[in-house]
Amino acid sequence: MTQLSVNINKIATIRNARGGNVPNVLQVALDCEKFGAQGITVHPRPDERHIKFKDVYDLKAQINTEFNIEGYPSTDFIELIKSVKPTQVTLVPDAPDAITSNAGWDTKTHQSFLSDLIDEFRAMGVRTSIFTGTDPEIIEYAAKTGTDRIELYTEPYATFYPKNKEEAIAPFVEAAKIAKKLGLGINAGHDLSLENLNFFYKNIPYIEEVSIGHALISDALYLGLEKTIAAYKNCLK
Ligand SMILES: CC(=O)[C@@H](O)[C@H](O)COP(=O)(O)O
Ligand SMILES: NCC(=O)COP(=O)(O)O
Repeated sequence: MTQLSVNINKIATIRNARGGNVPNVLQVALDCEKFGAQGITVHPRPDERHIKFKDVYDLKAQINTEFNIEGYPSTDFIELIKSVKPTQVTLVPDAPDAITSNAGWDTKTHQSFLSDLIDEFRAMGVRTSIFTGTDPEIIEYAAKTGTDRIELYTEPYATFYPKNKEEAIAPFVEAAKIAKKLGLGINAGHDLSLENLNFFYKNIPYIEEVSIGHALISDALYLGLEKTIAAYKNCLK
């Protein structure tokens, strides 16, 4: 069964626009859980433009589902993970000034850096995931780091989907087959939406988790959070 983890970065973006506590990020996370989300994802960035490090501690203390923290493994990020010990850490190779995540790791070049981190996080009981593209060699090198999972970076799929969904999904199906053969768990995320999610799921039904934020929170403006979460979960069948 593919789990839905709701990325609540965008809720924090709205809150930060006024400097107060509206909307309340923690309450939204709890409501996402109440409405059926099987996990909460955050991606604290160095400038704290959306999720703040304090949010991460507050969330850890209150949420009951899977807590997935994504980010570039800077010294501050590594310390945060060690102290919070979420269910899962997803390592993303973002430059500090990246507008959003825009590529997976070059796992061949960064194999030893990643392996050391993976060892450290796994030793403290935190599940690990590495954000990757679909290149088979990159996935083979991801497996060599000892990571539990990879997260497939789905922006290229989402962008190409409206033009040709069969061609858009093909490299992801291949990548997932390779990852599965290598014993890796597979997550996916970035720009997944009500439009493209079901086709992704139907082609890779053994995907373990999707993390979705931007489109889901945008849909919630029209449908409300409860109906939106139900609609996304309905795409995972
Ligand atoms: C890792 C990833 O795919 C990102 O989509 C992410 O976590 C979203 O980050 P922003 O909300 O900062 O764009
Ligand atoms: N890992 C992807 C994620 O958490 C959310 O990405 P997006 O849906 O905001 O593009």
